[in-house]
Amino acid sequence: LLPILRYPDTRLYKKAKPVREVDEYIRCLVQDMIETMKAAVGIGLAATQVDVHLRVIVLDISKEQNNPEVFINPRLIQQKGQREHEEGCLSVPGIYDKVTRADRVVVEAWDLEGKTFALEAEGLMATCLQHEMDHLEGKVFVDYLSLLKQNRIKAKLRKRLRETL
Ligand SMILES: O=C(O)C[C@@H](Cc1ccccc1)[C@H](O)SCc1ccccc1
Ligand SMILES: [Zn+2]
Repeated sequence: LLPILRYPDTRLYKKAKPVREVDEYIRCLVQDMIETMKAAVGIGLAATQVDVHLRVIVLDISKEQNNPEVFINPRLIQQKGQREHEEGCLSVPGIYDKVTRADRVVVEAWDLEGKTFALEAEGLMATCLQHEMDHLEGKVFVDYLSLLKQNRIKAKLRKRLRETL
């Protein structure tokens, strides 16, 4: 399993670089990310969160957690509508808040064979895709909340960290 960076770790704010070619390293990284996402009971994970600054996302919104999807070098082609959704983040454990994002998106990406595909998503899938693609841009969902909320979240996580030390 890969260690997941915790907010406000500055490495979460690094911009990910495109993948040149899908080689053994990328295939291995994807497997590790899928296992890490499952162990953390998340429905998505971006490489940035495991301190690998490459444009790779895995997600699995199936109930049985048995349908992982891989997006390499994802690009947002289209976005429509607006949708507010309660979001959480494996890098900000225990914090949930509402974020407004596009309701439908069309994303183009490479699969594990390096083949380009386009996917139209809506609802939770669209929310998750946008949340993960933000991670690759060095954005965390708490950045959309008010400064007051951000400070409260930092204080809460610092306090929790002190308690565990
Ligand atoms: O940390 C991550 O990027 C994974 C998130 C992805 C996600 C965020 C917001 C909305 C949907 C998915 C985790 O899966 S956090 C756990 C979770 C699952 C469903 C809804 C909210 C939070
Ligand atoms: Zn996240």
